[in-house]
Amino acid sequence: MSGAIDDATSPSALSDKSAKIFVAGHRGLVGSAIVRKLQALGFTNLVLRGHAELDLTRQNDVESFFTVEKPQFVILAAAKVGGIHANNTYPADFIAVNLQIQTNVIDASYRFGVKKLLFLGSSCIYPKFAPQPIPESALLTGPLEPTNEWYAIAKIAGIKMCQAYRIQYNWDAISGMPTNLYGPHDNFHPENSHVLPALMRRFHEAKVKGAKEVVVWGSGSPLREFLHVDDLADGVVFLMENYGGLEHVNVGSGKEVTIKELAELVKEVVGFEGELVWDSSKPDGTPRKLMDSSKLAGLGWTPKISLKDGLVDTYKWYLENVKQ
Ligand SMILES: NC(=O)C1=CN([C@@H]2O[C@H](COP(=O)(O)OP(=O)(O)OC[C@H]3O[C@@H](n4cnc5c(N)ncnc54)[C@H](OP(=O)(O)O)[C@@H]3O)[C@@H](O)[C@H]2O)C=CC1
Ligand SMILES: C[C@H]1O[C@H](OP(=O)(O)OP(=O)(O)OC[C@H]2O[C@@H](n3cnc4c(=O)[nH]c(N)nc43)[C@H](O)[C@@H]2O)[C@@H](O)[C@@H](O)C1=O
Repeated sequence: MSGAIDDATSPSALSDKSAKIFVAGHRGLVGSAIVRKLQALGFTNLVLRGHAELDLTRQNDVESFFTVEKPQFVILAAAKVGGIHANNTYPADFIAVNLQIQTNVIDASYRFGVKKLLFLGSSCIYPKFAPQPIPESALLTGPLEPTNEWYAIAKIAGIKMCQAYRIQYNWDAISGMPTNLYGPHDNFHPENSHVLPALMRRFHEAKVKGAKEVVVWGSGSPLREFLHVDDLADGVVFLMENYGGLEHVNVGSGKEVTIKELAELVKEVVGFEGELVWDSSKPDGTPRKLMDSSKLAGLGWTPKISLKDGLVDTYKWYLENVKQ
């Protein structure tokens, strides 16, 4: 692909601080971090709607919202999201809700004159046994990880929808693929969350109760790459300002740890002094999922927050906002 539709410099970059920006999913982990980042940069005209006010699966409601509000930019961080257990247990919700939200928002954004949209996918779009670190070009080169293929198929459809609208309409829709994220406003549900908030809560509750053991799922051997959500938000705004290409862009930290190493680190940050017990009846998921984020680095963006610092920051937030 060449010319305007694959131009790495966005023709419609965010520059005016009074630009009207709809951040969909602004109460979630990612959306709330993007709002903090935009506000810190001085953007003053954010349009925000909670799930209860605007259900993005409802096409008529989405169209009414765009008719009235006419946002100039859209960052799509609303989705049905969860960890390995939730993905494996609710496949219908993960494919249907995500297809509905993204189809409604992407299509309405184009039809109601949005200048630029950023869609968020996930590193689970890549094949289970993709080459490591995983380049953007690995998309659709092999079978997906079964525990999250329904969610991954929806996310792949979102990338393709952005590409199709760029090709057919020369419309500036881009896609960012974050790696596993964590930070303030994460979901700390005991079963349906991702590993890092799940373990933080379990270790905290065990410490408070004086328990001797904490159960951790799987074998401990899978490798995961973690990125603090404030880094992700910085990367998302960077892409909105600097990227206008056809291909999706990986957003990772470039650092991976085994789940066992992660568990030991969370245990240390929380201050739990008991033992880890591994529950091998729970799935491991993808054995390794390190993304190659050199494309984004080549554009001039790199993350700043180490896993240790990010964990300390997240536990502080947990203590102030979540614990009973
Ligand atoms: N967390 C992670 O590790 C990763 C996340 N991502 C991607 O980042 C994006 C944001 O994820 P994250 O912030 O973690 O998820 P969260 O679950 O924290 O937030 C999702 C947000 O979307 C809202 N939402 C869900 N359904 C609807 C709906 N039908 N109508 C309106 N709003 C809705 C939720 O509102 P409510 O809670 O009220 O339903 C919530 O505010 C997603 O696209 C996800 O795929 C990508 C890689 C990793
Ligand atoms: C971001 C990404 O997140 C999901 O994929 P995942 O990377 O497998 O996510 P996870 O954080 O849930 O698990 C990571 C690893 O950790 C282990 N693990 C140990 N103990 C707990 C535990 O207590 N909870 C969880 N959830 N996992 C645990 C778990 O067994 C697995 O080996 C996708 O479904 C999809 O949503 C997606 O895109």
